[in-house]
Amino acid sequence: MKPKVIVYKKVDPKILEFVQQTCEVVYFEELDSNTYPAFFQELVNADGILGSRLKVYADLLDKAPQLKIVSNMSVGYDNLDIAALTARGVMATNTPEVLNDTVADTIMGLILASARRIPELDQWVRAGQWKSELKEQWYGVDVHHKVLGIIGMGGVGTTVAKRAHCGFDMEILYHNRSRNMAAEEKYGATYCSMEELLKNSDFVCLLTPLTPETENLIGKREFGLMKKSAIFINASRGKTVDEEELIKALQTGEIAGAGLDVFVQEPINMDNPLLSMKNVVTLPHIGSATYETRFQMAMTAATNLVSGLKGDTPANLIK
Ligand SMILES: NC(=O)C1=CN([C@@H]2O[C@H](COP(=O)(O)OP(=O)(O)OC[C@H]3O[C@@H](n4cnc5c(N)ncnc54)[C@H](OP(=O)(O)O)[C@@H]3O)[C@@H](O)[C@H]2O)C=CC1
Ligand SMILES: O=CC(=O)O
Repeated sequence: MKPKVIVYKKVDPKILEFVQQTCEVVYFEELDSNTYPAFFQELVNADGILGSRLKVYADLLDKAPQLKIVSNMSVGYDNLDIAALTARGVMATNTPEVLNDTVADTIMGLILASARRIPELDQWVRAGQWKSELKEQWYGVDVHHKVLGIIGMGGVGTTVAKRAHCGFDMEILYHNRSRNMAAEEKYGATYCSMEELLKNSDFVCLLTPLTPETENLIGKREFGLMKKSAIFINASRGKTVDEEELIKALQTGEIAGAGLDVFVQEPINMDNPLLSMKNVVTLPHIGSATYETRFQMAMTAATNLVSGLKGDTPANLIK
């Protein structure tokens, strides 16, 4: 008998066909109040699940006694309680590497859009304000030859460093718990303390996973250490930053601007003060959202799922 899996995210039909070769598939394009009851019914005898962002904690695992593998279609896995999964012998996998280039492109987009005020000027042109020669008040700041500080120099961080160093002649500072020799050798990145990075960077880019150690990693003290001209970029997770302190730092001019792909509350509340700030560029958590990369992520997640259910060790097993 084929193992039963639940795919709870919209994926290309080719991904479903691939999984159906070895598994019986129950498919939900998305989970919402309409689909949750059926999802939980199916979960009772599911061997695997594939999707992203569903919180898989002990309470959900109690409802899934047969579960053998949780295949996350994202590189971040802060939605999974790895200790609870391990205690029950359930494998967990993610999708690293395949999204590095696309996410790095998004981050360069945020850096350029914030520094050169692209969304703000786009609105200005559309509003019919372009009536004479551009005045100094609309100038931006350069990106090239500036200092980029990357906190979390892993797969995505290194790919950002490549673009920034090779394409924009930027000087790269980085902070991790351990050294990344490849980034140092290939992109001239300099390892430094968090404090040194914050004091010396023109752009501070946060790219750590969300863990108990990184929750609110950047707060009042850290914004206080940044240059007043610094632009803060966050594409990790909303909760790695104390969002209240970010708002204050932007309101008081402690920092100059921000480019944000992630927020504490997603989708963002419309009364979030960040949405009314002209010096903030916002995106709806679209770091990896291109057709090509989402297909590759889905295929990686499907391959992990099938391989785990066949009794092999999945390529991206989270240890
Ligand atoms: N906005 C989006 O759409 C996307 C968001 N992401 C987010 O970005 C994160 C990073 O992705 P990726 O680069 O692939 O992951 P990696 O695991 O390759 O890199 C994470 C880096 O963070 C560092 N790190 C971890 N903990 C700490 C800490 N406490 N202090 C300082 N550095 C730390 C690690 O180094 P070390 O272990 O040496 O400390 C590592 O270099 C994901 O977990 C996800 O949350 C990723 C893709 C898309
Ligand atoms: O946020 C996206 C991810 O892949 O992690």
